[in-house]
Amino acid sequence: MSSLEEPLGFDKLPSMSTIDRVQRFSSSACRSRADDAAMGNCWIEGRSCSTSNSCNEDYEEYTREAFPWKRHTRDISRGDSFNQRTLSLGRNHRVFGNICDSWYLSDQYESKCNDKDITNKILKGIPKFVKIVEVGPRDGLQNEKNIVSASVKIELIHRLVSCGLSVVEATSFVSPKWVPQLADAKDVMEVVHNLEGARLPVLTPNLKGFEAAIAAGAKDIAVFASASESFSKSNINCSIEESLVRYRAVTRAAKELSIPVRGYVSCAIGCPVEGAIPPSRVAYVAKELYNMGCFEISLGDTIGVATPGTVVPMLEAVMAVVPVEKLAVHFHDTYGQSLSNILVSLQMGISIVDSSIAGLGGCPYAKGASGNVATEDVVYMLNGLGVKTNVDLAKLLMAGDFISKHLGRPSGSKTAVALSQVTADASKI
Ligand SMILES: CC(C)(COP(=O)([O-])OP(=O)([O-])OC[C@H]1O[C@@H](n2cnc3c(N)ncnc32)[C@H](O)[C@@H]1OP(=O)([O-])[O-])[C@@H](O)C(=O)NCCC(=O)NCCSC(=O)C[C@@](C)(O)CC(=O)[O-]
Repeated sequence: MSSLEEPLGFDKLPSMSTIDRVQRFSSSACRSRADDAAMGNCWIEGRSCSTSNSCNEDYEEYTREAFPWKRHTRDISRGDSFNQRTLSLGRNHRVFGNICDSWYLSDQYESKCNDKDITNKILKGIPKFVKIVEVGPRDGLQNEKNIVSASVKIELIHRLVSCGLSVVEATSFVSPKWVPQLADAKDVMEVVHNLEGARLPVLTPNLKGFEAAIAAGAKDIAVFASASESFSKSNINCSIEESLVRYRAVTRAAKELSIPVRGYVSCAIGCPVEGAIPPSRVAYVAKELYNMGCFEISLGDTIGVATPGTVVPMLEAVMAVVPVEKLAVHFHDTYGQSLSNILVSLQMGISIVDSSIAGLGGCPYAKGASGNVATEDVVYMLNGLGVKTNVDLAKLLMAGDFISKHLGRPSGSKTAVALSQVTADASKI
């Protein structure tokens, strides 16, 4: 049994005016790094201060602005419609450094863009190629009310691979009692494991899951730790430290079989129970995963509360201990901030982005968290920036259409909705 009776939720989120700031941010909240992650001084989200009083005030002020969503309680016991039009829009037709070619810029703005200094300043640091890690079949479908059949999942994986996505996270080998939506992991993996053209990692929470994944043909796995103690307990029923012990065993076993292991850090920005998560704690967990052999670390804003203002200090802290080229960002779009968060991450040198077809997703243990950022929207933005992805947007739209129709609801991708509207309007002419 989980140590939490209920999934973590937004349902009782207080407004900031009701937050008991003294309780939340006095003495214990302004923790030393040693308390947080065995790492000195009174710590404040990427800043330091020397006196506990000023620390409390600063922290209170900072978090009031940056984390208006945080919870103050610590009581955790309670068809083909996308044809010509989308095909032409699917091309990566802009060149990096030449954003002024963009078709939607008016003359008025073009003249300003002639100032190469401004363009370079804004786009400096953005990588020329971004690897997209598609997480729809796993993160996207793990929270669906109606269980999706294995055959639909298999079809979706095939379609996603055919879009040019080089990594498609296929499923999870977790307890079916905890995540019944993915109880068919073995059936799915046995069919797709030899699919060419993409890596198909699967989530494994322990050795049992690892062994089952390998038996089903998995050649890539992922482990998922949390930067929030409360979330770790509700999600995988153990403390952060206990999870790291488990994952060391998994990475050792994987190394013996030359299986690459990706590491996730969930709640990298916030947790619905604990509120803001200190970047130092995210950095600690990321470094532990990296040190045990994870080739890539994905930083998950599990409940979608990040803004560029909180992403920057978190990335700064993690980039100080793990090389930037080994880091991925994983945003949920609860507050509509994902694309801006991705853009600022790219500006900081991140070149791996997780996303989910049609914006599917949500975590069963983070009630109220919305879907991941939609892959279509990420590709559309990257195309606009002239960043290569090798992903075919038109095919992506069809894959999104396939799964959205199957689920019986509109796509969560704004790009998909906009482009289908364009086609529909055009057909009336
Ligand atoms: C970790 C456990 C298994 C611990 O679950 P537990 O109940 O503490 O485990 P246990 O060791 O006491 O075992 C209980 C039962 O589960 C079985 N079991 C044990 N392990 C497995 C396994 N691997 N596969 C299948 N079955 C398993 C085990 O055999 C036993 O079966 P029983 O004897 O009762 O019949 C459980 O809590 C679990 O499966 N949790 C997974 C939850 C999950 O998948 N959450 C969503 C992940 S999303 C996420 O973390 C965020 C991320 C990555 O997307 C990034 C982001 O969005 O930010």
